[in-house]
Amino acid sequence: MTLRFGVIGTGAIGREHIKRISNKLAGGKIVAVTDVNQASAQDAVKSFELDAVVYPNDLALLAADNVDAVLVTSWGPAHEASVLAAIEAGKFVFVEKPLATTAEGCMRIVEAEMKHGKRLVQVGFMRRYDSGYVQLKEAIKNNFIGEPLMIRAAHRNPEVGENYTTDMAIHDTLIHEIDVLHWLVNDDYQTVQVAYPKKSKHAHENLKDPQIVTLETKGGIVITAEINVNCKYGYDIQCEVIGEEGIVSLPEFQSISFRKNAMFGTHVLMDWKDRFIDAYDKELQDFMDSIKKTGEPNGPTSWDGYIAQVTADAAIKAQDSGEKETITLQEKPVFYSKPTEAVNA
Ligand SMILES: NC(=O)c1ccc[n+]([C@@H]2O[C@H](COP(=O)([O-])OP(=O)(O)OC[C@H]3O[C@@H](n4cnc5c(N)ncnc54)[C@H](O)[C@@H]3O)[C@@H](O)[C@H]2O)c1
Ligand SMILES: O[C@H]1[C@H](O)[C@@H](O)[C@H](O)[C@@H](O)[C@H]1O
Repeated sequence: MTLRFGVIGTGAIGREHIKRISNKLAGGKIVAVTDVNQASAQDAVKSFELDAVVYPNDLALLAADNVDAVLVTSWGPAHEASVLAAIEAGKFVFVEKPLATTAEGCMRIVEAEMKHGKRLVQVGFMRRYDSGYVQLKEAIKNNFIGEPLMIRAAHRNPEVGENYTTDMAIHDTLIHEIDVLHWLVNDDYQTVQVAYPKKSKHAHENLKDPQIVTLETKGGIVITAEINVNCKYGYDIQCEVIGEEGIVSLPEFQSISFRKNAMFGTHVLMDWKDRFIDAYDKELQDFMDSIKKTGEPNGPTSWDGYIAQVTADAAIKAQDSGEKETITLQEKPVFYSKPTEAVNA
């Protein structure tokens, strides 16, 4: 069975996913596309030689009988409406982060999905599929470093545009660490605080960059995460888990080493698209495979999207207050507690 996809949003990541579903992965086909910029949707069909219909909007696309699943790859503020409409239409949804831009919006999706009665939604938290993070999780689970005590993480982008605002450091960038780090140590967040080191001369006038976010978990683990989105030298993701018996670190992206001009070195990637390319492939392959096998997606859930958004909201509050803010989650519904496979365990 081929899963027939409609794509809502044919920008950067929408196109990446169209390419991988059409040319690389097994079991999916793009049959419909839409974008508020219709020229972009038409261009995507032409560029990737898709046998797909261009629809005027998400609702028209969702009404098409031959669409089994949608990729929601539009701008964050548009996600909630498309995801709710897809659930209403009983279609599977792969939605890029954020699930919705508010915790209330995420909860509306959670409630709609529970009302539907089975899982339809997977959130694009692809780091859970990255082999480096999977190895870290295995090591922690197998007690290789004893009890984890601290995590040091860094999320560095080479540069950002003028439209990137201080709060985006949390809800657009740190959101990946917010999701993957509590998953890594199987713990819940309790508090968050944000500090601002000396500002980088590369940050535009209204942007506070870099930032240091400190998260504490209920189990007492202290996480410090650096967000540094004008670091210039590359796209660099770091994670070190310090345990009672040792330390485990995220492997560097594999690249040749070189000896040249009196230097010994290796390359650093410049683009997020390359850094997690295998994880993007795996998350979408898993989405298709698990729907075929079990009738439901298997990866990060709407509840994971809700946890990330509540945490991001508290962190944004902490950006303004300078105080330690509390992270308060509602109780996890049984619907999202049933055991799934490794990625979600
Ligand atoms: N998982 C990741 O690592 C990752 C990486 C990049 C982007 N993202 C997320 O993916 C989403 C898209 O990011 P991008 O970089 O591709 O942005 P983009 O601006 O390149 O593309 C977004 C596209 O959506 C279209 N759009 C906006 N509102 C729409 C609507 N209501 N209906 C249909 N189309 C609409 C825009 O016209 C644009 O073509 C964002 O939520 C972003 O946070 C995730
Ligand atoms: O800061 C960027 C992250 O490093 C990427 O992984 C994407 O999520 C992108 O949307 C963010 O702007």
